[in-house]
Amino acid sequence: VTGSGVASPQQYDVEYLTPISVGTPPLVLNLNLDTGSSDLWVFSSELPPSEINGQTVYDPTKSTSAKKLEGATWEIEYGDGSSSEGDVYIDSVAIGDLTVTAQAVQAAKNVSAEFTADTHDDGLLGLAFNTINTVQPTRQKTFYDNAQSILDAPVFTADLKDDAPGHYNFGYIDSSAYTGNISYLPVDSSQGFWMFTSPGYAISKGGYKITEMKGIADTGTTLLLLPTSVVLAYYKQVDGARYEGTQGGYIFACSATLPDFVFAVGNNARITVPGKYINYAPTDSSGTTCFGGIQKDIGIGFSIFGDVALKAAFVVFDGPNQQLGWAAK
Ligand SMILES: O=C(CN1CCCCC1)Nc1ccc2c(c1)OCO2
Repeated sequence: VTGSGVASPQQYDVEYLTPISVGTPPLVLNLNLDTGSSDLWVFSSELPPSEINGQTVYDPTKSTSAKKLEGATWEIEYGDGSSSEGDVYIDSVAIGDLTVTAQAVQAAKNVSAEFTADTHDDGLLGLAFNTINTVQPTRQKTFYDNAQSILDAPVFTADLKDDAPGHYNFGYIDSSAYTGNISYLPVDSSQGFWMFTSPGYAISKGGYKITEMKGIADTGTTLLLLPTSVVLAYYKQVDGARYEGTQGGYIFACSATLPDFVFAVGNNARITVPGKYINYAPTDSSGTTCFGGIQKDIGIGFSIFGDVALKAAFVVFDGPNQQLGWAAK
């Protein structure tokens, strides 16, 4: 079996939403497929109305296939400080033609203001490793893990695009979606993430710099968060760029020319992030000053290859073989 879902960018490619069907009759929810977490949670009828602002809600009492997982609860806090919590139902979940009949669907009873404000996002579908699922007393499996036994191939791929719809595919590799070869790297899943090490980088005009960047492939994070030394080297090449504490990062004139950022995948493959992707968004309505798509990874403990980097590549996530494949496109 295989499945495919469209990944539609929200404004400024801040996140990508994919239609997923949940329950019987199928309710279509637009979820943020997040390779940086492992909970599948949805806005639900159990939320206080004040925390719902346009989202579609899952009502388990209206799904004939929903079964409450008695005694199970969950609570998650993300790196950006947002959070949600609730209880758990087992129900059917489908992405395209791929259906998992007994998927843990975590129904939200509370969500933080960031989620209430994100009116088009009906929840998250985690695609990291089961070890960081937050359901207690018994952690639950991800959609990808549950699908393993029926997938044609034990992989899923992310093909995110700049201001255009892309795809998440499950169970196959679409050879028309990338150019050249796919270079595979070993994954360190010990922290539950799709963690890999890039041996070096180059900045447009500059030469190749050997410096290990240990990071995670995280579709749920918007920006490319890198070691301070790399970020300093990058913005040294952007006239007028500066760190602005009140904005929480590097800013520059929206008219600035931004160099490409190239990161190594293994010793002889390269992914080029076009400078255009690193002019992330204006900091105010005047559109004079813009916020950088590359920022520091300070305090996280590793780098985060978020959407700014991922949309420059075709990425293969292979759990059983603990590897990540990267190709240009
Ligand atoms: O929190 C996230 C991604 N998260 C995915 C689920 C929705 C809410 C945003 N990324 C993130 C991860 C680490 C961070 C960070 C942001 O800011 C500083 O450190």
